[in-house]
Amino acid sequence: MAANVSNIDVILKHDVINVPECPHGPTLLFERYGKGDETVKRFFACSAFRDRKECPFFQWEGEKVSEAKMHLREKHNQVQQLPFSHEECYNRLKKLKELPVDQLSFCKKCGLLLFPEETSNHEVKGHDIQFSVTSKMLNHPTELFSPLDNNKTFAQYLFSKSAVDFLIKTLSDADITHVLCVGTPRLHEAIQNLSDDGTRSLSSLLLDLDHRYMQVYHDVVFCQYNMFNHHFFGGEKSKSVFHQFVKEEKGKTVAMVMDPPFGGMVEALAATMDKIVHTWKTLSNKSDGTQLPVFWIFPYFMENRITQCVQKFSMLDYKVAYDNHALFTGGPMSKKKKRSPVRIFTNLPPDSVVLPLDQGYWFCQKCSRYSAPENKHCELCGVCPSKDGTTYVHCDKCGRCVKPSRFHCDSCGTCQQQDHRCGVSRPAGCHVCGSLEHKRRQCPRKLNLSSAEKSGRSIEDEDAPPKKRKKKRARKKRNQER
Ligand SMILES: C[S@@+](CC[C@H](N)C(=O)[O-])C[C@H]1O[C@@H](n2cnc3c(N)ncnc32)[C@H](O)[C@@H]1O
Ligand SMILES: [Zn+2]
Ligand SMILES: [Zn+2]
Ligand SMILES: [Zn+2]
Ligand SMILES: [Zn+2]
Ligand SMILES: [Zn+2]
Ligand SMILES: [Zn+2]
Repeated sequence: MAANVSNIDVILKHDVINVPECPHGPTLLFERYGKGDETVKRFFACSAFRDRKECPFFQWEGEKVSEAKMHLREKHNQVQQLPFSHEECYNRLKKLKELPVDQLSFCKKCGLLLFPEETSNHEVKGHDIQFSVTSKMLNHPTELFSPLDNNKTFAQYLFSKSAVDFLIKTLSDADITHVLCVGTPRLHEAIQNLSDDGTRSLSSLLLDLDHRYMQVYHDVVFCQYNMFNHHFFGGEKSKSVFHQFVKEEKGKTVAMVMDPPFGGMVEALAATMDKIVHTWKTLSNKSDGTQLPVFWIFPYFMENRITQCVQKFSMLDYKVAYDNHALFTGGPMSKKKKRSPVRIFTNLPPDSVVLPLDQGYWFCQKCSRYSAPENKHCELCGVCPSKDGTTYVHCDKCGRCVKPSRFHCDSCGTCQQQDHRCGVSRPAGCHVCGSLEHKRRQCPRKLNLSSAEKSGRSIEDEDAPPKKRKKKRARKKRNQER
């Protein structure tokens, strides 16, 4: 079930009591509707894994499940877990660290650190083994573990060093002492390694779906976690680690940095963020309207979707660069490398986040925020208008700034792409009633069908880069699925 299938909605508020669980925690309720008609079918599916091959869980709402099927499910759930508990992992690590360096190895295929006597078992199966794992490697697990970047669910794209440095500087400038790293293992790793020189002023807790981290991090600095349903795989013990971490006391200030997979459901992520904020507020007795500083890392073309879900968030111009993404860099464009489309959305006042001046970012007095070098302030619009890293130009007829690739088409009456077909480039209207005024989600007829709150599952947005030809679209989709 792909996240950009536009005829599927996720329903976050419903009155189903017994929500079934898959190996990744409580499933989500989805609604599939047919084009042009009102037939809707509701079903439960995995919140984390969009590929049915990886989590085949599927259950119609109201479906009776046979005992045999339940049994198969339980078996499947067990196979998915690491063969060791978090505690066992940690005990293994202690013993592994006592071994001479050349004795410690790591199976890249299984994602397991191995004792010498365990290695041959993996070798005979032809698994790729890293021998002689040093303590430096253990302190840099995002380098040791092969990034699961060809996996749609994990979409492990790791920050470049400059992005990590920028985040750490920003957090320190904001006087943060505790960083909740949600799906940001490289940031967590950098913070953990700060402690070595004794000048550490930052602590961090990593919440991530990837269980390989249980082998290198103790259960007070890592919880296996699903950010689409706020599920802690380690149960109550793990939850209390999280509670302890977010509870503010004198001299302690918490912030959250989240870098979810691209194709993820914004509404589910926003609901998770609300739960985290609520926990922080309640445990820290915050009743004065202070906000938990949040940095949500996502592509610029999701701006409308994010700001619809979370008020008071603004998008910074900073381009977040990744090490292992073939296309996205933070620097200048080349034929192969594109500027990163990934930005930071935050509830901190934009003028308080200083973007690197040595990379050409500058402070716009009029907008009272830092802008990218190519983002020129438009006096007519009264803003620095660029979103996508190009210099926008003002169209007098439209009365607004547009991407430089657009031209004003008099038949359409708006600025369009060069190869557009007049009159057909507007996105399709509502699937339920056909109106161009609203999308299916806001359709008054649909809202009458059920009182449950529905949210869209489509990942596309108006500001998304243009889709031209089919081939190009398929290529872009592959590159953007992180
Ligand atoms: C785009 S990567 C971000 C990594 C980050 N840029 C870094 O370098 O630290 C997405 C991260 O989220 C994790 N992840 C994927 N699905 C998740 C889920 N459902 N819940 C929690 N973490 C998840 C992945 O394992 C990965 O670490
Ligand atoms: Zn699942
Ligand atoms: Zn193996
Ligand atoms: Zn400006
Ligand atoms: Zn303008
Ligand atoms: Zn125009
Ligand atoms: Zn036209």
